[in-house]
Amino acid sequence: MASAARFDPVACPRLVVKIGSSLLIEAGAVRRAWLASVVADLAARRAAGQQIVVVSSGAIALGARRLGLEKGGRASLEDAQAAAAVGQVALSAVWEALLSAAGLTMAQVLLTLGDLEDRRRYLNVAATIDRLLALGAVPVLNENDTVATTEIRFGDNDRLAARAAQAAGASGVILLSDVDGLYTANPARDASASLIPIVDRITPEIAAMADGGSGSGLGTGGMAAKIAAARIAAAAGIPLAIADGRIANPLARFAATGHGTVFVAGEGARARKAWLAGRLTVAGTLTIDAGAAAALARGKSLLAAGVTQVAGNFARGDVVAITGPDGTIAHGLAGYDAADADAIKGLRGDVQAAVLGYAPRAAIVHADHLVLL
Ligand SMILES: Nc1ncnc2c1ncn2[C@@H]1O[C@H](COP(=O)(O)OP(=O)(O)O)[C@@H](O)[C@H]1O
Ligand SMILES: N[C@@H](CCC(=O)OP(=O)(O)O)C(=O)O
Repeated sequence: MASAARFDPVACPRLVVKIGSSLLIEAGAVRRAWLASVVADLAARRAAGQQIVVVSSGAIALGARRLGLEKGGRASLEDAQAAAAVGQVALSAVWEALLSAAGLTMAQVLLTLGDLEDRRRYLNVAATIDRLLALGAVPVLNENDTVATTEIRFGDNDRLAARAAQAAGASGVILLSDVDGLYTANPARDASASLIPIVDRITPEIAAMADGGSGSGLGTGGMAAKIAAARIAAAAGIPLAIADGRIANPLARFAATGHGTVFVAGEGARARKAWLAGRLTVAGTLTIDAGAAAALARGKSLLAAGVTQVAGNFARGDVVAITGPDGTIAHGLAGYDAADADAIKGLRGDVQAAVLGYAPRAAIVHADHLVLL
């Protein structure tokens, strides 16, 4: 099959596998027999020398049942946080039992958005995952929902999986889902929708195919979150697949048939640029004129002369969004803090020193620290 040829989950040395709540949980309990079949797949991949990172949802749904919370624990943020605290223990216990029965050592890694957005913490997470894999453990990741607050949470594990894949230096991501791939429209509502095996580029038409939230009501992000994850992965040069998780041994099946949707990777961006492109939060925004936008498109640095507006309270080195007349076109590391950037906006280099009181830097965002989105 074409998709298998483009993304071979068997050949990929380091793979991230994400499992959604709707697959894992049924009537408030883990679908243990099914999960055992996934673990058998993971053990087979490990025996063949592949390193695996798991991203497992399910804490909120599991905890909600134990606490007797309505709406699967998603009625309020407080409920979700309490449910996650209770459910994560149960979730880990099941993973630990099944992985150890298969001769594998489980490592629990709970992450917040901030852990992957701050470069120093991101590098720390990367080093920890790397070490765990080198030691032969299977990292099982989830969002640390109990402490993550609305503004600083992923909310869906699809994007967490894509960001974690970057941090882990993975060469592929498989999102196991309650659907076998991306369809031209939500197949739950439109019987004539057809599966798209390969997505070369996430165009606005592709993005518009995702409809509504989670199909099952247990999950969070629905198809839109998976497309957002594919976008992050592609920018990092990592192919991402959505594959059918409703069947037993879903990884072995996907490896054998390639049935699903594969989002092929963009050109391999360098690690720093990939990290920049994948940032979900920024500390501020530089609005630029059409001339500067054209220069950026040609790979040039952003000069203060092209900046028309500075928003946010960022420090030098923070990630800022760069917005042209047609919307946000780039992310970059600010060469100045917000106050100095604001002071020199619109000014040519030769007059900046008088305003700043020190010799100006070559650019407000240097091309090496800038990535076009
Ligand atoms: N274009 C589409 N193609 C496939 N599924 C779609 C599409 N648009 C919306 N969906 C819905 O997204 C659901 C998958 O998201 P979700 O239930 O959150 O999965 P998971 O729990 O595996 O993360 C599908 O069951 C389907 O109802
Ligand atoms: N972190 C949450 C899951 C969030 C999530 O993405 O759920 P899903 O859409 O089912 O993959 C939990 O453990 O319940």
